[in-house]
Amino acid sequence: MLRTPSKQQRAPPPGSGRQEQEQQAPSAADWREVVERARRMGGHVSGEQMLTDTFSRKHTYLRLSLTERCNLRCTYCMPADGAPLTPGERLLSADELQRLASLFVGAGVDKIRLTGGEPTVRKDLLEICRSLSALPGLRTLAMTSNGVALKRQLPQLQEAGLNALNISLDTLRPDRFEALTRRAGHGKVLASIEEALRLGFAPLKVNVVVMRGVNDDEIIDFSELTRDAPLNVRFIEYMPFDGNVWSDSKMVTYKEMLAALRDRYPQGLVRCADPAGEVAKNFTVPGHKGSVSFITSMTHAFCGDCNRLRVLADGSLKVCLFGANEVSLRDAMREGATDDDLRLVISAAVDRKRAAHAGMFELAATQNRPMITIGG
Ligand SMILES: Nc1nc2c(ncn2[C@@H]2O[C@H](COP(=O)(O)OP(=O)(O)OP(=O)(O)O)[C@@H](O)[C@H]2O)c(=O)[nH]1
Ligand SMILES: C[S@@+](CC[C@H](N)C(=O)[O-])C[C@H]1O[C@@H](n2cnc3c(N)ncnc32)[C@H](O)[C@@H]1O
Ligand code: SF4
Ligand code: SF4
Repeated sequence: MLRTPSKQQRAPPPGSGRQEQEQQAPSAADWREVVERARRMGGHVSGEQMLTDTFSRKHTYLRLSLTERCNLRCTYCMPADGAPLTPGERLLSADELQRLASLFVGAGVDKIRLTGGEPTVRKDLLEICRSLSALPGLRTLAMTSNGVALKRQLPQLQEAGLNALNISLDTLRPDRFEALTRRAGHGKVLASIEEALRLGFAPLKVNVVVMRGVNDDEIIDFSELTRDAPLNVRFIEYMPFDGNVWSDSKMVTYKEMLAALRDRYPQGLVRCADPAGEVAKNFTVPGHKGSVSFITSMTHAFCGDCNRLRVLADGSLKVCLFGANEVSLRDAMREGATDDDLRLVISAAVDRKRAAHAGMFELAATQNRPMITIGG
């Protein structure tokens, strides 16, 4: 049983609603121009070429955002006055998602992560999982969820082919949860974590965004969860996105978090080897069943072996979490692009991917989207 510390003060009232309007992409290339230009240059790309950028990074991991909606309003993700919502008819349908996924997997993608917003609020999630997991060549169908509405759906999702799961939880204190997420639901998240463990999701990753003065006093409580449960608790450096009032002083660095754990565990932490494309620096505490990790996007970027691409809920292809360049695969599909055309469009976008993100201060000053419309 996962235990939580006792109640603290009550939370402020929930945040405000969101208006329905088209999300303005920071920079959206026109797909026809891209295809015409590529055709003038020869006009065909293989799957491997499509996924490989100019730094020889091969992108075999696709993050698919299923929705911009969420049943929580986390302060570090959702702007206080909401984020504009794309009208429903301009979001990718299940068929469009499947077409794109099939194209990416055909080219060599072997892992898809479903994200959002909150993927479990999408009504056709189960059917989406069933059809994605049937794609030949896809090895991992993963999902990142806040866990609020997950427990009941999880057995069926597993049957539908979901085989990797990350659950986000930033505090073990119910009152703090309400302040951080502007909603209730702490107990439901804990119940989903227990259910995921019962169903054998392994490693079950728990994402904790650490913020100074907010939850940085819970690092040890979270790491203690790994003593008896096969959890991988991942402490994440707070990242800047539009509307999330980021400041470097609120960000707790990898170095600080590691020092806190080293103080608590004088027997030492054991550093594990990182698989290619890993975003986390992984450690075990001797004697613990689980492990602890750090996602160090801000102080120790890991762009050198980046293997990720993103398709957002509105069909925009975003080649870097922090990159402004986007191209609408939805428009291309709806305006008659063939699979060959789509490959050219994707390949051109991947070729424009930069070597690394710009550094935390520049990122904080640059327009991006609110995180809720990207999906992590
Ligand atoms: N900078 C950066 N951060 C990322 C990237 N992918 C995921 N993250 C961040 O990592 C944190 C956890 O994200 P998850 O959705 O759990 O995905 P993941 O860490 O890629 O999960 P795994 O596939 O299990 O490695 C979030 O804060 C994400 O924004 C990336 O490509 N670049
Ligand atoms: C955007 S959420 C979408 C999936 C799902 N709703 C959830 O919360 O797990 C994906 C991940 O991004 C993380 N995230 C959101 N905003 C962040 C920020 N400003 N800095 C670091 N991580 C962030 C969340 O904690 C979560 O683990
Ligand atoms: S982090 Fe996830 S749960 Fe929280 S507001 Fe963003 S999308 Fe929703
Ligand atoms: S910041 Fe961009 S390039 Fe760096 S790891 Fe993340 S997605 Fe890849």
